Amino acid sequence: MSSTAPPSSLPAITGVLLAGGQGSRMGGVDKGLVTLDGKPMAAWALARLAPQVDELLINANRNAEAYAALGYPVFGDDIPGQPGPLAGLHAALLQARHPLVATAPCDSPFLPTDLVARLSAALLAAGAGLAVARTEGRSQPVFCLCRRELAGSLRAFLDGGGRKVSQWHAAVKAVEVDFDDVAAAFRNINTPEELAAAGRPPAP
Ligand SMILES: Nc1nc2c(ncn2[C@@H]2O[C@H](COP(=O)(O)OP(=O)(O)OP(=O)(O)O)[C@@H](O)[C@H]2O)c(=O)[nH]1
Ligand SMILES: [Mg+2]
Repeated sequence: MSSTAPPSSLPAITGVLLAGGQGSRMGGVDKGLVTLDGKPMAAWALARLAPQVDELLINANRNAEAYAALGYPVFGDDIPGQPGPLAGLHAALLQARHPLVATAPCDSPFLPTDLVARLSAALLAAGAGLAVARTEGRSQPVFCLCRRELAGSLRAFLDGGGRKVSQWHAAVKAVEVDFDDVAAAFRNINTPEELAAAGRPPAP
């Protein structure tokens, strides 16, 4: 690291696509691999996230080879039983090469192209450990930017039986960042009906 870098300069960022869920509302299929307009949903989200980060990884708990074929390293949860997105975030904080970790879910093919820039500006301005997107007054908990050093806090929360993302965010005093101007970009595809209605995502 250069000694001339200003103290507020942005650390490098690892992006993680969270694809470790059960997809129960989609009939139990691996949602990131479901095809939308000819491409797996995960591929649409990865294409939008890739230009925003310095390293990109995929968190998946099945079909590792199919995910690896999308071009990025794949890792699974380190806590068994698919206890929810925080398990994916915890594994991500351990896997990441960089001090900041940005997450997005595999079922969000329209995700904002300035997601990470806006989360990181707010994180630095607030001196926070975690920044999370918010639309129309509601948190979008799996769209977040987290300092890797929170891995220990998250592990303790999970070991204590904590599962609710909003509860952990409150514990670490996450800063919320408004994305009301691009709220539709957070649309996520949880059911076959939503998939059928989704349409073609625009180029990033
Ligand atoms: N690593 C990991 N990610 C998860 C887990 N559960 C959910 N996710 C991810 O969290 C994000 C939001 O998940 P949801 O869409 O609410 O849940 P889902 O499990 O994918 O689908 P449903 O079973 O229909 O709720 C998605 O990116 C999921 O892949 C888990 O146990 N482990
Ligand atoms: Mg979802």
